[in-house]
Amino acid sequence: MSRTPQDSPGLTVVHDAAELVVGPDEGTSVVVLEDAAFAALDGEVVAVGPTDEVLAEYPVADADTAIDATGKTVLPGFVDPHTHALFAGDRSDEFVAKLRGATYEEILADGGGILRTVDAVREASDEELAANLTGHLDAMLAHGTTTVEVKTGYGLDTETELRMLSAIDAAGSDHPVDVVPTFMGAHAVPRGMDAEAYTESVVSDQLPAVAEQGVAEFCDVFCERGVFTAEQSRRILEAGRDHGLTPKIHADEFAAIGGTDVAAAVGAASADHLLHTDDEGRDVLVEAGVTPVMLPGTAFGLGADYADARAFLDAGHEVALATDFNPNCFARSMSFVATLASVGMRMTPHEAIRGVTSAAAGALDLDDGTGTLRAGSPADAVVLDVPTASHLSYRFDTNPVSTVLKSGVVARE
Ligand SMILES: N=CN[C@@H](CCC(=O)O)C(=O)O
Ligand SMILES: [Zn+2]
Repeated sequence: MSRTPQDSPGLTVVHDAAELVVGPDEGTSVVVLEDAAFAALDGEVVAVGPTDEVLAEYPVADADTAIDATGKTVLPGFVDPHTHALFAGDRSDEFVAKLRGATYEEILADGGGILRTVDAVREASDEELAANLTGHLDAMLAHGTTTVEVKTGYGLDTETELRMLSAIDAAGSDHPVDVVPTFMGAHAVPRGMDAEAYTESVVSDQLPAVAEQGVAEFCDVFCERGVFTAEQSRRILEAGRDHGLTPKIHADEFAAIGGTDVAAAVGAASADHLLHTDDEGRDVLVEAGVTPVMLPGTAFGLGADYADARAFLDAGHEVALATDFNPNCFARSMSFVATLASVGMRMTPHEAIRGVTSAAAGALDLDDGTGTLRAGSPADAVVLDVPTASHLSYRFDTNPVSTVLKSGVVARE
């Protein structure tokens, strides 16, 4: 039975799972139970363990929602901590141009890429923007995502950045997926301005207006060769922090220009991409407690070398994973990200599961148990029609998700 999120979910029981992932272990992997169940009351997990023990306390007969997961695998709902999922227009022609040899940086420097999407977003109505995002949230939910971060950054002026935040708020408040909004006015330098003047306008004009609107939780910057320098990135993130926004940063995607030092200096929640991060950059992030977020879909789409996830994992540090869904990386499925993380970055399936659940929640500073299925966690869960958790990475043909629970309610089946 499916209820709307507004209803009181009562007792939810998911039982007889062949495997159930509880949450992180003491290393970089996850704790997996066999023949397991969990029970939730009003959207909060109250018991996890062997099916017979959970059902002795919370019988199926008493449940408002009961799911028989025999032969299936249950995971915490996926958390996607890095997306640019609110956009308009179509850049599939750039995909073809890249196949013919054009690079991402050349396309952006020529006024394409992000700047073309900015044109399309400025022309779109508020309703169109919110509807576009709703469609993408539907697709993400169908693939098991129950919490997603969405960035602005296709407005590049105060009015459109605020419109983007309103659209994120409108789509998110009307959808089962939890949406975490990030202000990213410093996503590119708009045509006709230089980076220094634009940095000043982000700090002096956009950020105060964003803070007054009160929707954004994080502030992000594209710290990159030809976009924003480390110094400009730091100024923007510090100003954002002064306005109550937690810093995040796009670092080392095409070149290492000091983004990891900035991340550490401003106390960023995460540093994302990290395709060109060396040992020193890695140590800087780890010592500062910045969560590394890797986006293997971006490397896959660009035909670039993958980030060095193993360097973090082998040193005992976890790695978060995200889709980076945007017009340059049309990927909404976290299970495909898990496959790319395993094949491209040699992450074990269990490390990848941690990457798309609890580690990803860490990249969003979520400390309420999101990304785990333990007593006290939100009852956000994915039932996969596969016999073991490792199949999340192993399979890359059809969507393995059979049911998605959000706060104990069936949100998708
Ligand atoms: N690299 C910067 N931003 C996005 C791409 C956005 C776009 O190309 O529209 C990213 O994280 O990959
Ligand atoms: Zn990004």
